[in-house]
Amino acid sequence: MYLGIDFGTSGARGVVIDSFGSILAEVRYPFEMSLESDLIKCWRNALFSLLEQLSKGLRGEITRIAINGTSSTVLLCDAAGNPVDAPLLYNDARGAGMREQLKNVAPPNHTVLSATSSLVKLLWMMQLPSVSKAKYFLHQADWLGFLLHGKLGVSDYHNALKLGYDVEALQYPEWLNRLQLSIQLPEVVIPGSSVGELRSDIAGKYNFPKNCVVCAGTTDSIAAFIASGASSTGEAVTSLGSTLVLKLLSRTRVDNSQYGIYSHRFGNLWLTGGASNTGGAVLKQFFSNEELENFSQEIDLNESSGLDYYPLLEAGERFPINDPNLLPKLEPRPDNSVEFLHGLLESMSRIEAKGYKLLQEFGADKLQKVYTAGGGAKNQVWSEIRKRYLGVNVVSSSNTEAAYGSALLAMNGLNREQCQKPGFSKKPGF
Ligand SMILES: Nc1ncnc2c1ncn2[C@@H]1O[C@H](COP(=O)(O)OP(=O)(O)O)[C@@H](O)[C@H]1O
Ligand SMILES: O=C(CO)[C@H](O)[C@H](O)COP(=O)(O)O
Repeated sequence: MYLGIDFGTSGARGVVIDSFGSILAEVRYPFEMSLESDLIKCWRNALFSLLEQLSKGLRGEITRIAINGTSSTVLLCDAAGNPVDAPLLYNDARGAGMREQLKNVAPPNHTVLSATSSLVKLLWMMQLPSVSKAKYFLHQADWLGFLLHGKLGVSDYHNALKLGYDVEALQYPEWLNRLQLSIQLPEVVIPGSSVGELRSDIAGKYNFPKNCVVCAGTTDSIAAFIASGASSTGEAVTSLGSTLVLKLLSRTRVDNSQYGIYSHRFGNLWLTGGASNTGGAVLKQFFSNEELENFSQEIDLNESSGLDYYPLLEAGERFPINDPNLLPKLEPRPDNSVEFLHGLLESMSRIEAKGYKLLQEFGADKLQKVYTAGGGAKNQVWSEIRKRYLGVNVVSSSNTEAAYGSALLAMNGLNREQCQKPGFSKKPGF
């Protein structure tokens, strides 16, 4: 059996599957933390709570584990793996000012030149007093994996993309080496490949098999893509979680940091896309999940809301407008909650459609179909609105949970029909 663990924005989730991909258990740990300083404690508690929530018998059958985190959520650790400061989350733009110095060394429009890239975050963190105690720079999924396998400094080429790792040459580029960073960058391996056995003390305490393997992870939106069942070029997955993340499977790589566009290597295909700061977290600011469910049902789909918002929690957008100073636009706000929600869903749908349009204009394969993942996937009214703006079919994913995708990654690695060009012969790990 295989355990997939998803660390999203609003919580962590675990899914156990058998070798047929059938779900045997699902566990959750909602994040209630209030302060950023609680992040590390929250993540550690969440990870071991998910393990504890699984039955002892089921834990005894799990042979491989994979973890996805939120992309470009990063932290500095000391030689023992203890974080030396608070992590920076995926949409933290405090490193934006480091782009000027990077422009002199990184290729034009490289994804590291985005205001929220892992590399600008690292350069910003190198200025902190705590850096003197730091030895490793890790992504969230790397550090969570370390808690289980005990190996520090190992990442995957999905999480390492925004650090500047060259996912075609499968090495750090020369221009990055020239930065002469005094911190150890993680060794980068194939997502889903074996990193090491589960620590013996953890295997003993939780009754996991002694040879249970912890794999290299991925990011939450790629795990959601794997979960969706999308497999042909032109098929896409929109993650409607706290944020709005687009992934369009393409034969062509597309990168342009001016618009927040980047491509993840997916076997020998590319997941072209971008991540917007709009999404469910903005909806959550105004509506409970129950209100979202009930008010959505009252939306009259025969009428447009006539409202044009740019829904953001605070200033700053990553894609399809890459501007750390872009202000939210949430006025005029109607007194009627259903009308307000209608305007928000239409506006987010326009942003999604603009994102896919940009990807295709820059050379990605023509959009054929959109699967949906995340908390918003259950909203059929939103799907109907999105379909009108996207102009293609919007279908439900075979599974909308990123944790299911990570479980599939643990089971199959990336050697799946999803990530091979038609006629491509299967090669071990790529
Ligand atoms: N019926 C709904 N319609 C639209 N959005 C919803 C609905 N129910 C929940 N959501 C949104 O889903 C989001 C959580 O989705 P999830 O995939 O768990 O996010 P994440 O993984 O980013 O934490 C919340 O921000 C919430 O607003
Ligand atoms: O916004 C996010 C939070 O859920 C995503 O984690 C992230 O930005 C998506 O990045 P990637 O395309 O590298 O998976």
